[in-house]
Amino acid sequence: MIKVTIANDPGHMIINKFGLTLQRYYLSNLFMIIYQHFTFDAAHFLPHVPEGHKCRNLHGHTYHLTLYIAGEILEREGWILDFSDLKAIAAPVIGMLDHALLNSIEGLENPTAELLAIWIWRQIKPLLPGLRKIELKETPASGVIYEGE
Ligand SMILES: Nc1nc2c(c(=O)[nH]1)N=C([C@H](O)[C@H](O)COP(=O)(O)OP(=O)(O)OP(=O)(O)O)CN2
Ligand SMILES: [Zn+2]
Repeated sequence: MIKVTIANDPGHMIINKFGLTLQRYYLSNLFMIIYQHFTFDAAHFLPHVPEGHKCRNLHGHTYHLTLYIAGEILEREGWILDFSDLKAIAAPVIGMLDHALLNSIEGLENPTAELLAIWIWRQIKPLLPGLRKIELKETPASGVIYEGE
């Protein structure tokens, strides 16, 4: 049986695009994960790799980022979170990274995929409490999965 419950714990709060915290009804038996994929192009170099390592040189990647949001399906809307709201929440963060030199961003002086994933998590998690996992691909064949601290 599907039970309707009023969410009253912080994990089920939604911060909408206007920064308002909403308390919502949800279908308590229907837990799911939604995801949204983004790409951004950025330049970087890795200052701590050994002399002669190719990644010491300035170069660029088209990064592929996927955000996974866990939650229960809202009774009225029939979704966990509007994909449009998800995109709007992530857009300023993607905007900071797109066509940037990552090394020049505070906290990204050594922009490995691992440290970039942590940085992205710390930017987005406060805005999206349901954030469960991120995947960040630096090349078609390599990347990281981060599930938070
Ligand atoms: N664990 C990590 N290893 C490497 C990272 C990283 O962030 N975390 N980063 C790099 C470099 O950024 C490099 O640009 C990517 O390296 P690589 O996979 O070797 O890229 P290529 O596409 O050039 O690979 P080829 O197989 O040589 O074409 C390195 N390592
Ligand atoms: Zn690189």
